Amino acid sequence: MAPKTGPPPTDGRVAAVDRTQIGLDDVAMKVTEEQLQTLCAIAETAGREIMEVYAGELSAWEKADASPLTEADLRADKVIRAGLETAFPGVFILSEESSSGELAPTETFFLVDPLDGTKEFLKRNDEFTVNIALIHQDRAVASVVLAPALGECFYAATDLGARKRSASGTTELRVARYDAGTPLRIIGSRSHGGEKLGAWLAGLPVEHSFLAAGSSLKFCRIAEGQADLYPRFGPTCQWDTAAAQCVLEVAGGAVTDLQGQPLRYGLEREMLNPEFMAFGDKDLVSRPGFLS
Ligand SMILES: Nc1ncnc2c1ncn2[C@@H]1O[C@H](COP(=O)(O)O)[C@@H](OP(=O)(O)O)[C@H]1O
Ligand SMILES: [Mg+2]
Repeated sequence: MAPKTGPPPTDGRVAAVDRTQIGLDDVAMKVTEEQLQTLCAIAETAGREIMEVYAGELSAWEKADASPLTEADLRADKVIRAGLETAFPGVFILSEESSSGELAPTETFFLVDPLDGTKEFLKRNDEFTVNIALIHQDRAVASVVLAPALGECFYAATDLGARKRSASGTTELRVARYDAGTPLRIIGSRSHGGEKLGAWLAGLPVEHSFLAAGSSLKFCRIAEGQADLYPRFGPTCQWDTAAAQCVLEVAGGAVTDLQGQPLRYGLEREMLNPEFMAFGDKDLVSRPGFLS
């Protein structure tokens, strides 16, 4: 991979919007099936941009926090912003790569990670995702997580259910119940494990297996019953988790901080999430030995 030279062409920021013009309440908390499919279509447009870049020689800039930024992140960000602005005019958008203006508390907004798992993208292991979440009153109420290289699209809305679409069709997502007679299937970061995860796994009171996966796909694997638990001790930001949390919650799971409180979202909040656990079987939340 060749490093990019010079600064990124833009950080994507646009002029602050006139907040009195934002018709936030015009977007109902309950999205329609059509609106949900629109979110999927916007993610798929971004997926096509990403796959065009993926097909060529890959290179990256280094961001201020030392994380990589590629042409694909920026191209995906641009088409997602354009798509959301057309379909949901006036709704504030906060993306990893851009924002609609100054951050101030607002009831309803979009949280976007145009390319989650940029490191996986650069390693060409296909485990990267496009993430779009609609936040209303601190919670992700509708979302899409698209893995363009895998051809898998996970989407959900609180009143519509959680589904996965792939070449083999569309299925309803449902988490698995943890069966104490079998090893607990843990899923964790491929690139951001850390010593704390190793120590926590060593102290886990039950037999377990460990599977590494990149990006927000980890939540989606739990949502489809292929894993039970995702412990995250390394840093993540609000846009990394919101869309996948919605998919997992609607599929019957939970995402909590280490005190057992659900992760919440807001422009007035810290962008860095607390450490968290994503559970398939919600009974595990109160089981001794999982949360500290
Ligand atoms: N030091 C740090 N600060 C904030 N977020 C970090 C971080 N290190 C990793 N992350 C987040 O972890 C994500 C990758 O997680 P994983 O290793 O589970 O795939 C990254 O997503 P991006 O690829 O979108 O930047 C990034 O947002
Ligand atoms: Mg990310």
